[in-house]
Amino acid sequence: MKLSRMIDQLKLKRITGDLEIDISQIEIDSRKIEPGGMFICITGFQQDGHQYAEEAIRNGAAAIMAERFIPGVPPEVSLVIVPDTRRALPIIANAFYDNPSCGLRLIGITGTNGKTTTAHMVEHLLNASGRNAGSVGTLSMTYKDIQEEAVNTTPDPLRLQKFLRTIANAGAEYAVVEVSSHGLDMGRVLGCGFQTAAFTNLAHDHLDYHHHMDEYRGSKELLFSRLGNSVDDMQKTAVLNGDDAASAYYAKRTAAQVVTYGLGEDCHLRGIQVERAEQGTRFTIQTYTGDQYPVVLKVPGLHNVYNALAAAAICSCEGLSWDEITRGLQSFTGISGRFEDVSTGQDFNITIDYAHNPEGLKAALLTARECTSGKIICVMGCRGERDRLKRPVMAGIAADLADGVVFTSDNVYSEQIEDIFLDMRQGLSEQHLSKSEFVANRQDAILQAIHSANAGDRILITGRGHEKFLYTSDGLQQMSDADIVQSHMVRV
Ligand SMILES: CC(=O)N[C@H]1[C@@H](OP(=O)(O)OP(=O)(O)OC[C@H]2O[C@@H](n3ccc(=O)[nH]c3=O)[C@H](O)[C@@H]2O)O[C@H](CO)[C@@H](O)[C@@H]1O[C@H](C)C(=O)N[C@@H](C)C(=O)N[C@H](CCC(=O)O)C(=O)O
Ligand SMILES: Nc1ncnc2c1ncn2[C@@H]1O[C@H](COP(=O)(O)OP(=O)(O)OP(=O)(O)O)[C@@H](O)[C@H]1O
Repeated sequence: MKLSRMIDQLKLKRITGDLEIDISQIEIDSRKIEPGGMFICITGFQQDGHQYAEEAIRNGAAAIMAERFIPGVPPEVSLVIVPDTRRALPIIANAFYDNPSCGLRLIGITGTNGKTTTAHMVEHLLNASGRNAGSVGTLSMTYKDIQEEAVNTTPDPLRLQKFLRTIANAGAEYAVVEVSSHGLDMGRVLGCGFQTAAFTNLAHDHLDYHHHMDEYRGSKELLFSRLGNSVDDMQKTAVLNGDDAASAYYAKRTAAQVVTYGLGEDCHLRGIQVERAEQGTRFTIQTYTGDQYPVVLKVPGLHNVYNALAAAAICSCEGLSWDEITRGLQSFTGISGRFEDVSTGQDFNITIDYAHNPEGLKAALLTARECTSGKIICVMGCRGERDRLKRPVMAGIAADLADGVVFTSDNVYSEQIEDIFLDMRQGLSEQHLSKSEFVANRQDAILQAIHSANAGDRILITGRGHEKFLYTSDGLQQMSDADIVQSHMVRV
């Protein structure tokens, strides 16, 4: 594509060099630049991409986009200077991949918890009813047999727009995209035209990045404030959790039509008669006209009733019939690492769960209590280099709701586990400490919990869910919680 066409939509720019050169690739990593590509220098959180312009040129870059003049750029390499390359990136990516959102219906899901589960429920409902849907999120980017590894929950605009183009060309009609607050704040989805945007909940997390809950709430607002701003956008819908206080805030800030879901009486789509079923949860969806649709959900926990209601509301807005919605919900069997049973046939259960913030941990422990006749032994840790404030809160929740807790390491990154333990101890009373143990090595912690289990008990291993790597202070180690269990337990 001609450079001139790619940068056409950028308002503020200064250019030196030829505007009519063909650009064969856009890239933000100098190591991946191929001859004829354009390297975009990002001022990162760890490094300044501008220092890699020289390497990109050595690798054959035909153009450089930067935030400031870069000395030594040869005349045959075009230099485009913009005020903020991170903000320019989605516009460029959208142009380069020929506006993939135009050929797809995009559904965006944000919230502290439940994005992945809800997104996969929606994808499942759409595919089960014969629509062609792909998804983008924490687990991967997937459409039929196309699968790409996820680096972030919401990928950078290059990966995102490229994937959307690939699946649009492969016949996808829908893409269900998990939209993280980081993604919104960094403009990763600026090139996406969402038809429907949904909100699950707002709870304590990511205060290392957002500093304050108001700021965190404000970043998610961007998904809704950009919906329905023109006459053409009247069909757009904001699907909001009516039982979460933040929804009123988002409802005020969107021009799209608002549909609420939840258990509360005022919700447009209500979950009523919620009760535990043998394998999951039985409940009835009541629409605003009073129609009722019973559902038996195979995934347990009240939080999953909320996720199912969100998915039902989204799919109803997308035109699925109630028959398609209830059948799809009933055939949904869950996703990797979310309250996943990894038991090996012993007389106690072992479950892994991705809960890594206070609300998620509470949801996982309450669900465990619902499904367990014996004691609950929770294995948990808190991540290094992330929101320190949640450490004592999570430790307190674990010790309040479980019968025993083995505190251990999660991804500690460059921190020392003893420092993380110190933070967690702040949330523990004497009574809590009497049922707690601290075992730094995660594998030892899991095995210790297993050895302490009796018939009917459940070991709930939280924090890492589907993740296959553990980031220790010594580097990356291949280790999944499920593998630890499977490799040490004899299947009976
Ligand atoms: C803090 C943060 O979000 N950082 C994200 C950001 O990295 P960055 O731009 O700061 O990158 P950097 O490492 O400083 O490098 C700057 C630039 O130099 C370039 N570079 C670097 C080295 C080199 O040799 N050559 C080169 O060109 C890099 O490619 C980059 O363009 O942009 C990268 C590309 O888009 C992201 O992968 C990266 O996410 C990191 C891995 C991350 O951990 N992010 C978390 C906080 C995050 O975004 N999480 C949310 C979900 C949270 C949740 O809901 O649980 C998510 O959406 O994933
Ligand atoms: N609606 C919900 N409300 C509260 N907790 C939830 C909800 N849905 C899921 N959880 C809890 O959060 C954990 C993570 O769920 P899920 O992966 O669906 O959320 P997420 O928002 O995608 O998380 P992340 O952004 O961190 O990847 C689950 O394992 C469960 O313990």
